[in-house]
Amino acid sequence: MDDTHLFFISILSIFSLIYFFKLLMHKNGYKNHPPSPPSLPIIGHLHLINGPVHRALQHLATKYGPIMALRFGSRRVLVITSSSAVEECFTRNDIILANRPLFISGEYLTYNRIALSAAPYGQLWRDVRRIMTLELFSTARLKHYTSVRQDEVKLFLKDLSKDCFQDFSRVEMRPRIQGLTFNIIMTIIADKGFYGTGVQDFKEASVFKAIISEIFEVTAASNPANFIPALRLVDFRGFEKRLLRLQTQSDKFLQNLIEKCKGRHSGPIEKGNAMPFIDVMLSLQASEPNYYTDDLIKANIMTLLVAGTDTSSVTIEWAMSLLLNHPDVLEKARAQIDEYIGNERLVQETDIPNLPYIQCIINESLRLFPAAPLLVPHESSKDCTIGGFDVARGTIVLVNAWAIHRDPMVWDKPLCFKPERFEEVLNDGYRFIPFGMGRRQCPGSGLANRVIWLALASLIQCFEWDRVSKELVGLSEGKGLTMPKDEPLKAMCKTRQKISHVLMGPCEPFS
Ligand code: HEM
Repeated sequence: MDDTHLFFISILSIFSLIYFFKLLMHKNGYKNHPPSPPSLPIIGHLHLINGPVHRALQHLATKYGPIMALRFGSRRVLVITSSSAVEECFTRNDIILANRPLFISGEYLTYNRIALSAAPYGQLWRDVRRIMTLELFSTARLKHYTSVRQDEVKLFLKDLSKDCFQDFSRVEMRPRIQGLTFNIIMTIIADKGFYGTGVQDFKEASVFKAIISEIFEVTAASNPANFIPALRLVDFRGFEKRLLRLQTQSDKFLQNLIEKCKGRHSGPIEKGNAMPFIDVMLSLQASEPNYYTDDLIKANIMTLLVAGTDTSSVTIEWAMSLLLNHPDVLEKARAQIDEYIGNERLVQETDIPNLPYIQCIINESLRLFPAAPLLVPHESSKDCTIGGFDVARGTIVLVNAWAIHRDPMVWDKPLCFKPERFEEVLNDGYRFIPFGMGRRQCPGSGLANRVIWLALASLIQCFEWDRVSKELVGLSEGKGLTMPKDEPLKAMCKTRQKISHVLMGPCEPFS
């Protein structure tokens, strides 16, 4: 045995001793523990997590109950799999659970936790959340950016139509849908002119898209060093090297974007004037440079791009896949669109209240395939109780939304795709939680719903659809943070002739 081996064995032993000591202290202090499977030394329950995490946790919950304690290496984890426990988490315990755990990827990609999604619950989180809510997600701002969404959707439809104007053609949907959601968010953040017009800018945007995809890949792959700190010393599987490269690359793109926007605007924000998000942040920087630093701006642009693009695009892809497998649902939606709109104009967001079946399809897709199956991890900032069980400070709380959405105790025939279930105006409260609940719930849900609604309604209105073979479209989930489809969606698509004259018209803001 050489010196290096001896060194690592000593380190592991020290960590194990510290861990067991802590566990002993902890067990004495907290009497009413949630049920927990038998665990192994050092790794705890990590060996029980094989395949998609939400599935493994659902399986364990059937045996150990809807409030289950696990240990991932040195970290305590609580898994919630019932709507009543969710309610308790995000009402009575909402503030206590409003923290986020720190993972290694967060150190690199959230500029040390100054991004909204990773920030601890406190003043900085409140300030950034307020700015985002006011400047991006308020009803007034959502309305202001309607034309951005509608123009981008029209470009997307035209581009698709070029490939299937006369006859059915086989089309790859994933890159197109990803491009659509990326363009919408990027335009709202920075103005399209700043990244998408020149060839060079376009290249940079494509490189950045690739970086985001890789970030999803790295953060989705579980890094055991998050739970067994000794593994950090050897950079297990080169995770940190990869994270460092991604950090450097994305920082370069984001800094470049900020530099281009600087000078375009300075001074205080004029009330009622909607500016791209970067300009808002830069004008705040002009008055408080030490608080609204470049890093804070970059961290939050990154958050918006990571949280706001793939989540929406995977949902559109799942919804289209479900519609291809259920042509009766697709026909019903199309008949409603045709009846209400006719053939002389395209659907637009103002039609949302009059075409509620499309929203039912979206809800049903999000129920079966939530883009964040375990929400985003929470962490308790104090000791608390959930369902009568003691939960210690510093426990990671995972809410298995995917399993709750499929719970036969609260959903009738939960595995069936039945958009009609959302037609009855029920209080879906804590059993339908694709956007989370409480203080940390998704601030972008209004924007996401609009983008998904418009894209889906337009695809149904403007094209005939068929599967590429007689077989149903596969619905297994692949690897990735946002639970993408395993197989990227391919479909047979043909422009509907009766709407083609509107589709091919000039690409101007919809009336
Ligand atoms: C289908 C689309 C989307 C889904 C399913 C989704 C889902 C979620 C979920 C489950 C959370 C965590 C809630 C929790 O902690 O309990 C979250 C947080 C967040 N989402 Fe979304 N999201 C979507 C779209 C968007 C969009 C379009 C944006 C912005 C452009 C966005 C921005 C954020 C941000 C910034 C957070 C962090 C909030 C915080 O920690 O305070 N999301 N989202």
